[in-house]
Amino acid sequence: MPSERLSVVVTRRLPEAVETRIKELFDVRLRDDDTPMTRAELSEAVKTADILVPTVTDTIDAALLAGAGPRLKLIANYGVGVDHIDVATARQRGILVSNTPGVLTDDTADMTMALLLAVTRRIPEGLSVMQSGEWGGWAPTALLGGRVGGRRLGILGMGRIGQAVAQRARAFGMQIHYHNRRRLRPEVEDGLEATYWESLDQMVARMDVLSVNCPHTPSTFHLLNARRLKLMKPSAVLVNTSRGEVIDENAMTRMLKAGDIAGAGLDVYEHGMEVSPDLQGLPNVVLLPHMGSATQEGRLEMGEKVIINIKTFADGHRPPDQVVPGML
Ligand SMILES: NC(=O)c1ccc[n+]([C@@H]2O[C@H](COP(=O)([O-])OP(=O)(O)OC[C@H]3O[C@@H](n4cnc5c(N)ncnc54)[C@H](O)[C@@H]3O)[C@@H](O)[C@H]2O)c1
Ligand SMILES: O=C(O)[C@H](O)CO
Repeated sequence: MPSERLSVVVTRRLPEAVETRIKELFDVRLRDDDTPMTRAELSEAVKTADILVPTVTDTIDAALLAGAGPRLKLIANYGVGVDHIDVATARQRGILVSNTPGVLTDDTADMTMALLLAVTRRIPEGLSVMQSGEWGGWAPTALLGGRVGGRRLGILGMGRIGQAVAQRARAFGMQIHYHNRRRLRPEVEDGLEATYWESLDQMVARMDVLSVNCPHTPSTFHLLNARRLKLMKPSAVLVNTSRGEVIDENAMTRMLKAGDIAGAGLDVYEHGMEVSPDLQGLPNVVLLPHMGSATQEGRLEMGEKVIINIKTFADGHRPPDQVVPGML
């Protein structure tokens, strides 16, 4: 299929350089305002486009795909997580799905460390003292956090981002532990000096910090449920830069309020933008608005990946970052 004849619909505003390049290459419909498409707009898009470029804020479910037109052949997601896309239904309908792995790994791992440090060293509390103008000067007992070096970090989901977190945390002197669907190859495990836990329960019970880095899939939904969260040490900290749905957010909030977990650093939430006021009000919690991959460089490289996936498909090949059901 020659690329000039392909009609591409992009659901969100993308960085200007990415939009310019897509415009040069394809017959594209870009979004004017920086809001997610409505369901009606998305339905219209899948009816008319050859290729859809959605983001995490679009729900591409079976009902939407049921109304897709015969032309729709590729969903080239701008982002690595694809839990907002029904990949199995897309496949049944002969629609390929691609994503943007790798280019946001370091940025998301950096943000994971930023949250880990912010919670354990009480950075937001220090910031608010300075912003209040009421700092009384250095004091031996003020705002004491915990030392990061020597602590046990448990990584749930030791893929690209999990391993990048492990590399960073080692440089901070942390001890690396992990639970993953599959154990790493011995040379990779040795390189990270990481200890593998076959039992997630046992790992959760022994960690000082638990970092969630697995995708949201049917098998990871509420993987950290109330029962598992209760296994955590009361002094432990939870960090989530993956997807909110992996943790039972209500159970976590109750435990944070009760002091049964020491703190949490969260970039993602179970109900998307709806963050419970209970969570927002807690002093031992640092909340970010889903900005793990939010660097200028990363967002350009994500755009390049989307373009390569579309271009490769347009040239008659499978997109290099094709996602197939079950691979996550
Ligand atoms: N906060 C952000 O802005 C942001 C940015 C990028 C990615 N993400 C999220 O991070 C996730 C991970 O990205 P990645 O590139 O590291 O993916 P990846 O596929 O490289 O790694 C995920 C790892 O989780 C493991 N896993 C899957 N199911 C599991 C299970 N049931 N139990 C244990 N381990 C399991 C996989 O085996 C894999 O090793 C993405 O799916 C996305 O949701 C968030
Ligand atoms: O999965 C990702 O790439 C980020 O969460 C943004 O979509």
